[in-house]
Amino acid sequence: MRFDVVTLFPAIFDGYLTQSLLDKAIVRGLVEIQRHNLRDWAEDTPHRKVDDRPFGGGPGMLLQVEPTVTCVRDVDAMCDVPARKILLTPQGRRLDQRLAEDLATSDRIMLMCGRYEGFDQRVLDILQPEEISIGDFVLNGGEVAAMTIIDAVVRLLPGVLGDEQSSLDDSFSRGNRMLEFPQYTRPREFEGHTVPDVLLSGDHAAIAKWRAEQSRVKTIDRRRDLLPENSKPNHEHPNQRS
Ligand SMILES: N#Cc1c(-c2ccc3ccn(Cc4ccc(CN5CCOCC5)cc4)c3c2)n[nH]c1N
Repeated sequence: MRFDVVTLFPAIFDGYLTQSLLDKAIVRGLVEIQRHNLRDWAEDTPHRKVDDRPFGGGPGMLLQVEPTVTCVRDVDAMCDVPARKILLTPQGRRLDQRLAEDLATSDRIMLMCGRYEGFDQRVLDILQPEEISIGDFVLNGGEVAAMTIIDAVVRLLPGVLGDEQSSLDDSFSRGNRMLEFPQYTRPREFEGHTVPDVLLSGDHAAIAKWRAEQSRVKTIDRRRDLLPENSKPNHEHPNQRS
């Protein structure tokens, strides 16, 4: 899979791209991530200006339509595979595991990271991107959200995680809507805190039963909304593919 990230701050991704799981996936050719600095498409040199004040007044600045649309079209054309265009925005469809799994089926994804107060509306009208939000809080730009999407999607790609099963067992994965049971590793005791005996019993049926009960109790306590009887569909965004 190829990701193309359009951003004013490509350097933000430097440390992220060298983290082990992603770095290994890139080295193994499972993932490719290309960054594109929107300022390289600025008409206004030498200031490389790509933002301006909103018509009608209001706070902050907006990213202008001309450099953005030109950039996205040029980036899309850099590779034969057309990119699935995703625009990060607080107003987007909320990212969840189901959407991450859908994104993981794409061969190429372009992540459009805005800054300031976002993009001129005509960017959305012309390019018709899917609009995605990572949650009901306001970030300072789309880059953290882009990294979140890359992180959630890459771990779902075949061959990325050592044990294929581990992503399948994730909470929220593939319809699994229960929180995870408590996990323990060595030592068996620390400051008087011990490991539940059942986990040391070797009785796999009893362990599975205990884990299922622990998941159920934790889910009831913290996330009743995840229980099958309470689940509601995550309404798709108007620009969201079906
Ligand atoms: N994904 C994602 C995001 C983002 C996100 C994504 C992309 C950009 C580009 C710019 N910004 C900053 C910004 C600040 C203020 C405003 C104004 N509005 C805010 C909401 O109330 C109304 C008024 C807009 C944009 C971004 C934020 N935030 N939260 C998510 N889950």
